[in-house]
Amino acid sequence: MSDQDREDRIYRMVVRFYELGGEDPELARVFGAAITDWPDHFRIVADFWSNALYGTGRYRGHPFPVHMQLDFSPHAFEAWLKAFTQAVTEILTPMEAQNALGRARHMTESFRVGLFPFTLADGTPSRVPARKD
Ligand code: HEM
Repeated sequence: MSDQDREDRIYRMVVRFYELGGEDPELARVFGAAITDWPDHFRIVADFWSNALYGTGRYRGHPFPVHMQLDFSPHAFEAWLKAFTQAVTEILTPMEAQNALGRARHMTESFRVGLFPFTLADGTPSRVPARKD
């Protein structure tokens, strides 16, 4: 399997992920509001996964601050992971899919803790502390 096949597969996985993610209304809203140049965005995210899976050095950005600017609810994490799980299972090799999912779960968890550091009385994650009154 050539490096080019591998990179093409990762790119196709990213495009498929956005196709599936776009079926969720909240993800569609967040993606639509923030992403203006789709091919450019696909390239950036494919480079991220190329680096995450194969250490290619293609991505040198910082995803965390990018996500801090976005407005979405905890539901978005579930929808994101569901679409991602389907995309990697359909398109990547089983080993790549397993590695990518491990990384994605870890990052989703860091985003969740960073973005929703509080928990309300009913257990809902929240960006702000519960009211005391
Ligand atoms: C609720 C979950 C998520 C939502 C709604 C979301 C949404 C977005 C959006 C809208 C952008 C484009 C931001 C912009 O260009 O202004 C973006 C960028 C990106 N996302 Fe996510 N994302 C989520 C989770 C994740 C996770 C779990 C990962 C990785 C495991 C990830 C990886 C990336 C990367 C690498 C970029 C490009 C960052 C850059 O420009 O350097 N995202 N995301």
